[in-house]
Amino acid sequence: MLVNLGVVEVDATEVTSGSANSGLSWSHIDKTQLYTNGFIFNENSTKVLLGLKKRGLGCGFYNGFGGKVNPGETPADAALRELQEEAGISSNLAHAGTLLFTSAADPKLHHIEIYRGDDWSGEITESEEMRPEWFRVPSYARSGVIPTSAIKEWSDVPGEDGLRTVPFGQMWADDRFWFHLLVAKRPFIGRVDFGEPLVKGDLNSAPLLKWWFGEVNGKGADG
Ligand SMILES: Nc1nc2c([nH]c(=O)n2[C@H]2C[C@H](O)[C@@H](COP(=O)(O)OP(=O)(O)OP(=O)(O)O)O2)c(=O)[nH]1
Repeated sequence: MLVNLGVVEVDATEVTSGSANSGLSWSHIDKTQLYTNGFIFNENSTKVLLGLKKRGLGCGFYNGFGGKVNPGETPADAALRELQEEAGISSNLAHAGTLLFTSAADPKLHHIEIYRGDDWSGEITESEEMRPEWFRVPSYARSGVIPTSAIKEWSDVPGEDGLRTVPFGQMWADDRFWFHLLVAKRPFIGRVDFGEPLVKGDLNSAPLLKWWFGEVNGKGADG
């Protein structure tokens, strides 16, 4: 299926799409800023390392480790640098997906190349930007889009393994649409447009206006 995401056309298998207002078109894009985001898993993807963002965009959310791609860097270089800066570790990262998003508060396109690693070296260390924590990947995060019931029923109490399950209610609102593809190593692409923040100046309070995520069989960001 060929789908127009406003800035690119992709040939993908539809996984999920939606709109707060049917018929809504993608918002107009003038500028693009490239970012990375890297998620580290244990050997069989039963655990994922997330960081609590302590400042800036997405402050208060749990996320993979990442940030802006500097001039002259490839996304893969930037992903490794950010992982080192924010969590103190290195990994054999592989490209996992591409996420395009806009927000009414900041209309430039955020183009995020998402990576995953199945190993790491070095000591996982809290940084000024991120507080790392291992989370258990629940079975529902392997089978499809994260159900809203699971988000509502999420418990802050660690299980017998000492871990809490992935806190989708404290992550970017679109992550629940593609996280299962990241876990399953199925390459994906998607776009999401966020609306005006409900709390002025607080990007984290912006509602989802329109989204589309699909599985692709294409190549990663660096070829
Ligand atoms: N999982 C997920 N991550 C997102 C979304 N939107 C979004 O910007 N991110 C990521 C991309 C980046 O990794 C991070 C924002 O980057 P940042 O706040 O660290 O960027 P920054 O300008 O501080 O850059 P830097 O100083 O770290 O280079 O949030 C989203 O919808 N889902």
